[in-house]
Amino acid sequence: MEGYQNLLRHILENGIEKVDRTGVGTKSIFGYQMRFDLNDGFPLLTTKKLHLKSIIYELLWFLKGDTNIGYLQGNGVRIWNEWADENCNLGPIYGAQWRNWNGEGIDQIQTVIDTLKNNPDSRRILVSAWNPCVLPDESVSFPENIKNGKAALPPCHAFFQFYVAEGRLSCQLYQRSADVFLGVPFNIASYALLTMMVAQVCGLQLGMFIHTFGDVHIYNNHFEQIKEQLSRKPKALPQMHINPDVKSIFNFSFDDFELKNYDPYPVIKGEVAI
Ligand SMILES: Nc1nc(=O)c2c([nH]1)NC[C@@H]1CN(c3ccc(C(=O)N[C@@H](CCC(=O)O)C(=O)O)cc3)CN21
Ligand SMILES: O=c1ccn([C@H]2C[C@H](O)[C@@H](COP(=O)(O)O)O2)c(=O)[nH]1
Repeated sequence: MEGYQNLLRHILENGIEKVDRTGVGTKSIFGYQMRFDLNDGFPLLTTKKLHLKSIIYELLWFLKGDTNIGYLQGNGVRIWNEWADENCNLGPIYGAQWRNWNGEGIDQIQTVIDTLKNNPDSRRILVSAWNPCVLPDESVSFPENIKNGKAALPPCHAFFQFYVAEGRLSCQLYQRSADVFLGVPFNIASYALLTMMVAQVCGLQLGMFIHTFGDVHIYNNHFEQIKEQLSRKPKALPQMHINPDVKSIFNFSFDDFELKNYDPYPVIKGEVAI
């Protein structure tokens, strides 16, 4: 994961101070790309211990089309708690747009799978979580937006595309806004895992995960944590084993994933900007 260390250094050296919605303030750059060859191991940060359980359950939750945090909480995952309303809802965020675009019954994930199987050379194999119809009104609270049928937050990982060449599946994500300390390590692992799952159910080999960013930032209360991480030398990547018997993208469960040889440095805590 030297690519991640390079991104941290790049923001520290070139970032511009910027105020932001949360009031915390950031050091930010605009436009960046990282590339991970999924044959080199599973791209899970080693310079701090990541809670893979949260990453896997969040991805399974998106794939279910679920936008209520009840499922996450039932599995001990707290990462979405701050944005949900009193009924545990988040409004039509990722899962809703992936599986039921704009509430119109359009299943973008099923379409991706069908196209990869039947027309892998297509240049139209993509999913958009960005739906202008449900963007929140920034002048009202999260619960107020949810009550009005809007999403609590606009999607950050907004748009992704699949590509097949020589039997290998690659995925490129456009992330419009990226919290480099808390969000990005989750996002890399989540899309790497999604690409592996899609490859398995479509009978494809693994290619690249390409992570393209818009506003990528370090929050002002994460600098100590970033410095600590930069003092640590990345270790060898772990390997992810997926139960080969699962043949539908919607049939994976938590026990189908096994991570081997993960030997990270200790956890580094940081506050999430709300
Ligand atoms: N400021 C901000 N950063 C984010 O990364 C983020 C948001 N907001 N809002 C929506 C989602 C929620 N996501 C989150 C939220 C919290 C953690 C977090 O606290 N991570 C800790 C603990 C993880 C755990 O207990 O599972 C970490 O150390 O990684 C990570 C991703 C990603 N997103
Ligand atoms: O998957 C995610 C979700 C969110 N983030 C970060 C990026 C920003 O720091 C905040 C969202 O705030 P906006 O004002 O809507 O940009 O959450 C992330 O990195 N990854």
